[in-house]
Amino acid sequence: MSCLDCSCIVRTRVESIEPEKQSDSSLHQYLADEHALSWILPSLGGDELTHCTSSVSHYELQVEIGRGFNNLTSIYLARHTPTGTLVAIRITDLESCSEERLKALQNEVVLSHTLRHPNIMTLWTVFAADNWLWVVSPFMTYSSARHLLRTYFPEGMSEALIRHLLFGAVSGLNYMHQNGYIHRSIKASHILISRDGLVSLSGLNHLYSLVNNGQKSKAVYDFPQFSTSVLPWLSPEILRQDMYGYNVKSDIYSVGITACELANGHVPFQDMPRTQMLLQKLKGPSYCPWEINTFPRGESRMKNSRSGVDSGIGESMTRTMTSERLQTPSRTFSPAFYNLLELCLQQDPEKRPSASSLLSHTFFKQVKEQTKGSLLSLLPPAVQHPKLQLATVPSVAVWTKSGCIFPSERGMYWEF
Ligand SMILES: Nc1ncnc2c1ncn2[C@@H]1O[C@H](COP(=O)(O)OP(=O)(O)OP(=O)(O)O)[C@@H](O)[C@H]1O
Repeated sequence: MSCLDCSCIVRTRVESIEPEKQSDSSLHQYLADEHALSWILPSLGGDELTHCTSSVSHYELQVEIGRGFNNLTSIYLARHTPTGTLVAIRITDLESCSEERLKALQNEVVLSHTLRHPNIMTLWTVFAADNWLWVVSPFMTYSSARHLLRTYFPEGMSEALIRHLLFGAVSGLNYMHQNGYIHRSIKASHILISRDGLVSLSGLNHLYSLVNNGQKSKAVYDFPQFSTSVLPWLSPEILRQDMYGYNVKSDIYSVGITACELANGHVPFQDMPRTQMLLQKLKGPSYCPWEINTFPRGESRMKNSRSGVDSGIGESMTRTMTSERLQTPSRTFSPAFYNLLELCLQQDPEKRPSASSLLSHTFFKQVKEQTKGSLLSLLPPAVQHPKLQLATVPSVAVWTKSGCIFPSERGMYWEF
């Protein structure tokens, strides 16, 4: 039974988040705080608004493609039935959110509508249905870089693929920094790839605006309750929480850690006790993050290439598939890649390059000469044709008045 067949949907109360339509519930009041949401719908404008309506009954949930926000949010592939458009919907149970998490959600919804850039994830529409917040955005066919790692590159990606992904992510980040925002949650699961090979940065719920009341702060002292899962990517200055605070350069550190994650298949510090991780990060350049806790067999795959030639492309061509996963042979990485890592992971934030100068780094030279499609050509054939599988995705979730009945299986992830 599709969710549209369920009679209770018809009775589901769907609320726009325009202030005048807010319910009296404290959650909704919270979301409407400080006139924050009053301008969201008007600002959506254009095609997106007419395409994606704010009604639960217009969406048919297909399959859960991810979970986030400490499991409070489920991300669904869904069909917008009036237009047939495939969309991604993040559904969050507001009742289960702490004050801090509600603030983060509000932050994401409000701030993300001020950002317009091809490399930043767009929100098409946002509305509340009972105590559930629905955030509708474009469906990114290749999901996240984290998904690609988990499914196809458990031992890490080729340098060429990393180059494309990071270039898109840093381009979006550069736009954010120039507009006075710190992302604070750069990692592979927040780098999404569209059907056309366009890379978009998501994960905007920790976004912080440096501009308040017309004044731009030089340093930030806001230390939210970051979920423990994001700690490995955070800069030492964020973790230190001292009087010096942090600034946009903390994102550059996270870019360095994300580069290690993409290269190794695992984020450095992944299973390390938190105190030890902090100590390691504070120790500074005497450690090599790409060698920490990423290779259970005690051996790093990242080897420096003397020739400096990027072997990524050639090797990705010669890889063989074992079931779905790719056996990645031991690879070399170019000096340019190592140099990028070293620059980003410097202990002193001021010494780290800005996002804009990072885009001019030699590591990214080749990507500028290539087209959008070049990213797709670096993905294995099995990943390149997700359209074929899209037709066979069953509807698995049903929206009811009391809430969403999520699939019981945690493992119901979208596999290409
Ligand atoms: N628009 C989208 N299209 C396709 N897949 C998506 C989309 N948004 C999210 N996903 C998938 O859902 C996963 C979880 O997304 P989310 O942004 O919640 O990241 P997270 O890092 O797991 O959680 P958190 O943001 O709480 O740290 C992503 O890694 C991605 O695989």
